[in-house]
Amino acid sequence: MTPTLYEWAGGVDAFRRLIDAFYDRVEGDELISPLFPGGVSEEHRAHVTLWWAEVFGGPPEYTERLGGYERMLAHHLRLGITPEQRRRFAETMSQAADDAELPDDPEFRAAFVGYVEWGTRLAMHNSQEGAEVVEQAPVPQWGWGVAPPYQPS
Ligand code: HEM
Repeated sequence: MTPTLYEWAGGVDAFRRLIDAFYDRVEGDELISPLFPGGVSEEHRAHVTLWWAEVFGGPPEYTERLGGYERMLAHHLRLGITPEQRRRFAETMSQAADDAELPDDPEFRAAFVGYVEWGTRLAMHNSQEGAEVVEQAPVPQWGWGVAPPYQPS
């Protein structure tokens, strides 16, 4: 059976490494750090790890313990994310995936950056003053798309 992206990445520990590597970079980034005055807290890192793990096929803890999509949405409203900040966020995620030594096969990385492009564009849209937003939705479930890993039978 095809593994989930969560399993392929290495489970929750791999996502925690990713998120730590990402926010360590964010804290030193002149474009994005102003959105996190005082740095990125342990709580924020832990919550965002659970979001990413759930999206990629891990346990639905962000939904069950933290409030799901509606909570994530509330955190982005009125942040006023600029296109430059969005692009930097997406580039930094790719760098963090290398830092955290996530699998670097083309199939995994294509699915990964696909989610990053999609998610950051939605976050930017939702963060604008007066934006029309989808107020309720499930946490998205991301998959391999058109290129699951080749597994000889
Ligand atoms: C794939 C795209 C993204 C995902 C999956 C994501 C995920 C999340 C989640 C789950 C939270 C809430 C954490 C909690 O429950 O405590 C959050 C908060 C936040 N996000 Fe994002 N985010 C994305 C894109 C962005 C972008 C592009 C920016 C800005 C450049 C951004 C800036 C923030 C900030 C500043 C907060 C904290 C706001 C606060 O403390 O009230 N996010 N994000």
